[in-house]
Amino acid sequence: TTFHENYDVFEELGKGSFSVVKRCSHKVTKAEYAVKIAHVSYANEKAIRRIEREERICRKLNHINIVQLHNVYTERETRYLIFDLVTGGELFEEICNRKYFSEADASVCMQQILESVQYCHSMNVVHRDIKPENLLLSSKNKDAKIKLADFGLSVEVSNEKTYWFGFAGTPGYLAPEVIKKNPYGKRVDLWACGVVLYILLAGYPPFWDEDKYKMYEQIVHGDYDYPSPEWDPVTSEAKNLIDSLLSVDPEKRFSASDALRHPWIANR
Ligand SMILES: CCCCCCCNC(=O)OC[C@@H]1O[C@H](OC)[C@H](O)[C@@H](O)[C@H]1O
Repeated sequence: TTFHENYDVFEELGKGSFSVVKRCSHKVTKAEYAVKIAHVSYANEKAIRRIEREERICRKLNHINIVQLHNVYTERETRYLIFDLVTGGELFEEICNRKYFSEADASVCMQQILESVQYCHSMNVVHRDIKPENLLLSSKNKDAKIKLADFGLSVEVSNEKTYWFGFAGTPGYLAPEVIKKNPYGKRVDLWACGVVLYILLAGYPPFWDEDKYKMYEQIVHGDYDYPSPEWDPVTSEAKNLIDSLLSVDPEKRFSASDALRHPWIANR
């Protein structure tokens, strides 16, 4: 059976570079989902490989802090990936609305992000695009769960081996080793978590310049600081965790497990 025989489709929720996400509901169960629709013209081998990789990776992931894939329909030139409907919006919007988080709220949020990253890495998956736009909230409530979404850029790695998987991610969140075109691995996700944690506590990013290449210079040199007065009230434990994630040398940088053991996360 085809996707449209089983589902009604409603408004667009988001747009990827090669896909669109729409709200849909199953005709019989009335259950609602978010369907990612990707058109692959047979000509475009790369697009087919990309969606097939995302599908393969999402199929093997099952975790409370990761958006759950429910079903897949493959039709001639279109793929339908059916995910949980997540109604709380993006963490990005939440930060904009709240300006920045208290340390207690940021810690609860970061713990869930690190749980999702630790799980992905245990399944030998590197997300490669962790940022507030891809961190969704399960509901509008204060105790909403964080859900990591969009594995469209993720890659499968073999354990701790590093490799050049290509230049992928979002400029302000790219790890130094990627910018330097060195082989990289799971630790690129922890660098991005460091950028997210800095933003949660300050409401602005650690690295920024309207000239992308000047920003890349800041990143490869680990050139960030904690400006006064906004960073003065922030505890040294919080800054210590940020420094352990924004460590230029991936070998020295915390793993997800290291970060989950850090007092600012574990002692809540
Ligand atoms: C994009 C590939 C993963 C699809 C995950 C669907 C998650 N479920 C889901 O309900 O996503 C909802 C919206 O969909 C887009 O994000 C995918 C909007 O940008 C977000 O604002 C988000 O609120």
